[in-house]
Amino acid sequence: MRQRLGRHIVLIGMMGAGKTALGSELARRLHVPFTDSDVEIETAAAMSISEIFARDGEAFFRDREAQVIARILRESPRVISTGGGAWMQDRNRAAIGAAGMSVWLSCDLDTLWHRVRQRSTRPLLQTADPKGTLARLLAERNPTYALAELTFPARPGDSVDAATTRLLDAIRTADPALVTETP
Ligand SMILES: Nc1ncnc2c1ncn2[C@@H]1O[C@H](COP(=O)(O)OP(=O)(O)OP(=O)(O)O)[C@@H](O)[C@H]1O
Ligand SMILES: O=C(O)C1=C[C@@H](O)[C@@H](O)[C@H](O)C1
Ligand SMILES: [Mg+2]
Repeated sequence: MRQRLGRHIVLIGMMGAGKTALGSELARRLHVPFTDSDVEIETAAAMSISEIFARDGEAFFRDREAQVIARILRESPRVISTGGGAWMQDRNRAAIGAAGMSVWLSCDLDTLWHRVRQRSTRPLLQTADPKGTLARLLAERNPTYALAELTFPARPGDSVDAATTRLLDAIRTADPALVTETP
């Protein structure tokens, strides 16, 4: 059975919350395309996110990010994973709200830290105290993430598979018309 989405499903949340991991699995199950805004920015620039931050700065990255998200939202309905800071911009929240369901993957600090501590691909965490930086960003951003249409709290011990099953249930419950089945 093919599935059709009435609007995009847009995953938001901190680095390590699982936007890429759950988003790609969700799209696979729904047989719809999956697009990751971080990947799209890197492809368009032919540079990694770290290189873009180092060469052109964060403000430049945020402009590219808004342009890329606006472009993805014009594509057919799909699962979209956004960068961790994307939802902080008013223009992105407005564009996402007009074209999709925003879903906040809410996650506690220790779980996030466990997942991102080995990564060197996230320039905002290249500080003397990366866990402290992550904690500060989380505290600053949580009230804005909470504006999402749907909040999906992480459950400790969940596998990606189990979390995706719960996520799909939560989306269907929040908006029963979002996913329809076509023969
Ligand atoms: N229950 C779970 N939910 C989400 N991710 C999980 C879970 N269990 C394990 N993981 C792992 O945690 C990591 C989550 O990282 P992921 O890259 O998906 O986060 P992200 O939100 O896309 O971060 P970023 O903003 O840095 O791109 C993945 O390696 C994933 O396999
Ligand atoms: O949380 C953030 O601000 C970021 C998260 C990543 O997904 C990337 O978009 C980039 O490293 C910035
Ligand atoms: Mg990601």
